[in-house]
Amino acid sequence: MGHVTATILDGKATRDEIFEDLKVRVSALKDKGITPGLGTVLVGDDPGSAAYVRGKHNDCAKVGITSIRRDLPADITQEKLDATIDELNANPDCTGYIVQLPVPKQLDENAALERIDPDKDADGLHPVNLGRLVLGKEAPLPCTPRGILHLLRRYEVPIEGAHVVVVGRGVTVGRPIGLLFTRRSENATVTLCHTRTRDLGAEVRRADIVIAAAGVPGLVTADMVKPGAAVLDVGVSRTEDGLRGDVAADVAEVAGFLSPNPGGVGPLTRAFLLTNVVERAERVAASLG
Ligand SMILES: NC(=O)C1=CN([C@@H]2O[C@H](COP(=O)(O)OP(=O)(O)OC[C@H]3O[C@@H](n4cnc5c(N)ncnc54)[C@H](OP(=O)(O)O)[C@@H]3O)[C@@H](O)[C@H]2O)C=CC1
Ligand SMILES: Nc1nc(=O)c2c([nH]1)NC[C@@H]1CN(c3ccc(C(=O)N[C@@H](CCC(=O)O)C(=O)O)cc3)C=[N+]21
Ligand SMILES: [Mg+2]
Repeated sequence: MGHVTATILDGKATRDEIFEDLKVRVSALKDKGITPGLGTVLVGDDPGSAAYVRGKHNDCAKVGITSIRRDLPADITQEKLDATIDELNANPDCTGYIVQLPVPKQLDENAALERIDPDKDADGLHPVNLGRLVLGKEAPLPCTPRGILHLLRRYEVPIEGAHVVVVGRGVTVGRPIGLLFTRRSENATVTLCHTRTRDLGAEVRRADIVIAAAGVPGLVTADMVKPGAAVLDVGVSRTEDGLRGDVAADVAEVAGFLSPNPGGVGPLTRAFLLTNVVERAERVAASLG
């Protein structure tokens, strides 16, 4: 590989800073008699999904959040999944929770997401919370988009007035990051690209900030990147050579800032999942006076 010019946006170091802050806040909540709890619902035995869920519970242990695991067999019925969601909605130990995606084909993913109590939606992906984001009302924010914004601010990458090109319009990353970047608090100009985009290279070349969230290994190549641009590699693919991001290695020779994969946005996705849980616990504590 050639000469790396990009400043690396270090997701692990930034995650550690967030965890230090969360530890203090969790300990203050415990002093008031409130212990935040994160629930996970994992359906089936996909090794990748199981590893993500394990990672989330390891993170909980680091900051003092209680872990609540609901692991269900792959062949479960919708009724059983619904019953698990209802139980977590009612469970006072569970401050917030997620249903790990994807779920097996016989299950209705959107029906499951809609059944989550919007106040307990740690992913920020419930339709009510996405609606609140559109309307500019306070709500739990989607974790990966929040992680992306935090990383850019942490390294002082200019956002106001910047042209952001997002590759992907998926519900977890591309669509909500467009909503965040165009808020009056961010003021970026956003282009969302997808499989029907006529000339992806031409779009990406105009970008000051590139968010690669398609899940296609090496999709964003050095020739598509404006020298000095910030490039964030978010997409993940499982290939024969292991996990691969969406950004080709030689982009590090052209970009001004690079969020690598692994070691970039992934750890922050998990940090903001815990942040959403702590924020809800703080709201509950405030309402108790
Ligand atoms: N690192 C992290 O923390 C996280 C990473 N991820 C990863 O981010 C990626 C995006 O996830 P999600 O938001 O759920 O999106 P989806 O996986 O649901 O959708 C992928 C999007 O990428 C677009 N796309 C696919 N191929 C191309 C291509 N060749 N050119 C242009 N666009 C393309 C699709 O276009 P179309 O709509 O036309 O099909 C679609 O909009 C996934 O790889 C996921 O695993 C997700 C969450 C967290
Ligand atoms: N309801 C739901 N919410 C999600 O947020 C969600 C989901 N389902 N399904 C799958 C995707 C993918 N995703 C990742 C989270 C962390 C890393 C991560 O931490 N990655 C590390 C490497 C792995 C590790 O260190 O364990 C890194 O990038 O450095 C990656 C990917 C969340 N997703
Ligand atoms: Mg998806």
